[in-house]
Amino acid sequence: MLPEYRNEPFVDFSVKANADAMRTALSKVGDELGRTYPLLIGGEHIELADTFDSLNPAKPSQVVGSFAKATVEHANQAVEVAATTFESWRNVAAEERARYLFRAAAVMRRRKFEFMAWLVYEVSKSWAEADADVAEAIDFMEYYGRQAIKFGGPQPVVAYNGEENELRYVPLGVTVVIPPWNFALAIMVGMTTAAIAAGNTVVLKPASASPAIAAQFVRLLVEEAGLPDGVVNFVPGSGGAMGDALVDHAKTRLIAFTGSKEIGLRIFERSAKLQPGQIWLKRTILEMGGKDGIVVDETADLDAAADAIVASAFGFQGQKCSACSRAIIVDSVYSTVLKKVVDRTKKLTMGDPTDPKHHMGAVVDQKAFDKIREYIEIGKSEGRLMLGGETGDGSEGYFIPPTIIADIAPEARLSLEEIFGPVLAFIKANDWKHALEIANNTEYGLTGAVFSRSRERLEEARRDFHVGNLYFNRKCTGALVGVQPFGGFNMSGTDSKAGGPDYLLLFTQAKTITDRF
Ligand SMILES: NC(=O)c1ccc[n+]([C@@H]2O[C@H](COP(=O)([O-])OP(=O)(O)OC[C@H]3O[C@@H](n4cnc5c(N)ncnc54)[C@H](O)[C@@H]3O)[C@@H](O)[C@H]2O)c1
Ligand SMILES: N[C@@H](CCC=O)C(=O)O
Repeated sequence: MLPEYRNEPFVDFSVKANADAMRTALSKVGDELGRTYPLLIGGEHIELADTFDSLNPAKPSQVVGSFAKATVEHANQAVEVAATTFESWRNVAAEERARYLFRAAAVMRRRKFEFMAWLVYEVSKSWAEADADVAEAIDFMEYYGRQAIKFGGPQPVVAYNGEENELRYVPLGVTVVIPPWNFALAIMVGMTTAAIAAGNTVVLKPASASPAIAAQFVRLLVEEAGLPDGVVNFVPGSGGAMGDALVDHAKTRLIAFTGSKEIGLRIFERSAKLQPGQIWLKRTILEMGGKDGIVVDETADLDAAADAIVASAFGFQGQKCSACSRAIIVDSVYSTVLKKVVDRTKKLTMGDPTDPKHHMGAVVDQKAFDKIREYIEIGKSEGRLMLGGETGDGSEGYFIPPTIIADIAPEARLSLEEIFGPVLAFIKANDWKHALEIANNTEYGLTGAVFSRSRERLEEARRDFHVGNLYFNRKCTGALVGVQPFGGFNMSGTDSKAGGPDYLLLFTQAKTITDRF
């Protein structure tokens, strides 16, 4: 019997055996860096002369892997193969589809330190952040496998004399999966396996900064979980160069995207345009950026609030869509909270994350490094620099220290624009009402948190703080699969609620069948 779904526990690295296992994995994966990876289309490995490199952000001279660079022709070929494979895969029973996910989850669980090590090298995650990413990936497979079984058979409808009526969820078709690099394993695995579990076939275009971890996962699915050829097709390449072709293809049925607002809107627009030969309206799942705030009022536990702000703002260098990039504090406790946050942040260490003593690694690449530095300069002109702000030139690693800028006005750029780095704006509110108003003043609506001991205010926030994931008296990052289904409002996307009870249905369409006797 299938055991009840449970979240994968986190690794306790203070246990020597676990720390040793992580060191062994880092050494093993370290020996595998720099290899070349082909495309995978219909089970065929395609090597190309044209490649691009994935680099270690903490040591940009270190190549994590070189990847065949798919062209528009490869993108089209992958969609065609996925369309052909769909004709058989869609008839595979839900239980059988789910078993591929359970097997993949079991293999990943056995090799979890190795997967963590890839994340440390490729996107500069600390050990704890890498562990959370791998645990979430395992959770997605366990959760969606069970959802596939749940929705695999006929669903209950109202009885009607003389007829047998049923409603079934049937798969959609070719799903183009376009993940971001930040939850390089979890989000890529979540979108890919939800599509497979629902009976769709996949063309996976990994993020250009994290193709190695995606290649490891595809290999696991195909070589260790035994997924049939063509169910998942792997086409690394430039999103700009071949992403449009995947989205535009007439046989693409669904696009599952997580990434920036800019690219999400582009996909939204392009996918709405009918292509010659296209006979459906393409469906899009678009999970986009955030500008997330933590509100603290004068009744709150200020130490707990400061701990949560630091964890939410600087975990994984602030590169989470859920990260707290705005601390909105009521006037009477503003200076106290600011001091507590600055003092705690000073204790964070930053450096090569292969060393577990570091809380923070590097930001993902030169582009991110340059963009964040620009925002720090903007912040300096908009507010008072309290901590950080100084960076090298990136040649020795894209390190940006945790940066706190106080006295940012609610309408300032630092308050409203997603930076996606370790930069925290402190914003002073006159009182609770004003704080809630500021919390809602961006175009996004992803996560938010409130620290208060006032039940009345928490209830007001429950009703009026307009975000997809709202937390009271805890940090605003770290949603767990099945526990806190994840997704945002407004420009944060289509609120698909990854890891939630309805998510898999987005990868299906419902068919009603009536048999009159
Ligand atoms: N809402 C969420 O659940 C969530 C989760 C994680 C990250 N994010 C957001 O993701 C962003 C960071 O990720 P990113 O830098 O990888 O985002 P991005 O938008 O730059 O890239 C996302 C993906 O889109 C691809 N892409 C680029 N151009 C394309 C095109 N023209 N057509 C198709 N695909 C194209 C990229 O190669 C990548 O795979 C942040 O804005 C963050 O908030 C959101
Ligand atoms: N689901 C993650 C955020 C994903 C985006 O980066 C969290 O809840 O922190």
